[in-house]
Amino acid sequence: MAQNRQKVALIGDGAVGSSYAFAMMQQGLAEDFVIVDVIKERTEGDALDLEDAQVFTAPKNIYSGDYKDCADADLAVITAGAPQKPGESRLDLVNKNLKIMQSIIKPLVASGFKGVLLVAANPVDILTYAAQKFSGFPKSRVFGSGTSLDTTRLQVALSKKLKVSPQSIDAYIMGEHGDSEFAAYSAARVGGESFLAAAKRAGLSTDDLTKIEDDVRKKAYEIINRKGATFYGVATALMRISKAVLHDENAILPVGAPVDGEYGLHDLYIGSPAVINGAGIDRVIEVPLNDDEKSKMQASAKTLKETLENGMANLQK
Ligand SMILES: NC(=O)C1=CN([C@@H]2O[C@H](COP(=O)(O)OP(=O)(O)OC[C@H]3O[C@@H](n4cnc5c(N)ncnc54)[C@H](O)[C@@H]3O)[C@@H](O)[C@H]2O)C=CC1
Ligand SMILES: CC(=O)C(=O)O
Repeated sequence: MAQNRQKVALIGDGAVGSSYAFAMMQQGLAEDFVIVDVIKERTEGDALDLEDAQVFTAPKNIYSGDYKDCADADLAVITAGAPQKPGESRLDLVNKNLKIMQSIIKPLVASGFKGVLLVAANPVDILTYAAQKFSGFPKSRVFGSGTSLDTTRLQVALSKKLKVSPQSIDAYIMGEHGDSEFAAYSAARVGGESFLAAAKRAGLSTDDLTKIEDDVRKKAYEIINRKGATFYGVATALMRISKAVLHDENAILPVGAPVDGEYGLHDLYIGSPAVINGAGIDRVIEVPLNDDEKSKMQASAKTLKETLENGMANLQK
């Protein structure tokens, strides 16, 4: 096999996983792509279906496999886990998805996997922390999708108001990927200008900005209430993060990052921009927050710590 082939292992071939595989296919990313799931027929069917797409994108060896096939993967992406039902929060999934994560990490580590581990299953900040602890991998090699999807939701919402493209808006949703997340408006910028100045000129009031932040926070619920699940948004965010790893980009992206002193927080994964390259997280970027945003970050971290402690304790029972 030719050198410099890149391999991705996808663990969890449900709505999010299969959409991610399709997004990776569309971008021609990773020459080898193995799909693992407890439902073998699903991975076999998806591999057969997805290989038909390569004629119009790029040749790819896409197949249904097992944990032993993860050994030589550059990147493993975990999307296995129960999704929210209408009315459930992400944090409600913690007990069942921690068990699933434990059952995945053991054979993944046993395979000899040495790549970067990206977690998307919810509650993603808790499951990313657990994946790192269960695996014993360095924190730099394990991170989560964090607030990547929420940040795209904010960029999309603001782009409609400011009439500039979403990628031209440099603004982050930070904290928990969940109900305690917040928009770091004070540090946001548009075309080099302070976002708050641009927003004021566009006629957006403080109440308007609070409503946008709230709508972003609730968007997953709106989608789940209508179609039962969300998957295209996160799949595309995962593709973008994967590209930064596979192309060793040193890209600054919002992810679920391991904090070690940043924001005064320790021993936690939480949504923040970080520098992403082929080795995983190179460093966390500490966004300069105002006092109100600082307290939202602390509140979000408190929620995550409490859920984490309870979840880990329940796992021992
Ligand atoms: N981080 C984010 O921004 C987002 C995260 N999610 C989360 O992603 C996860 C997956 O969501 P969906 O794909 O919609 O769910 P789904 O139910 O469609 O798929 C889950 C898949 O995981 C598999 N699975 C379960 N246990 C497994 C195990 N032990 N080993 C291997 N595979 C296993 C199932 O067979 C199924 O194929 C959920 O936790 C959901 O909340 C969903 C959307 C956004
Ligand atoms: C389900 C989920 O986490 C989201 O769409 O944000």
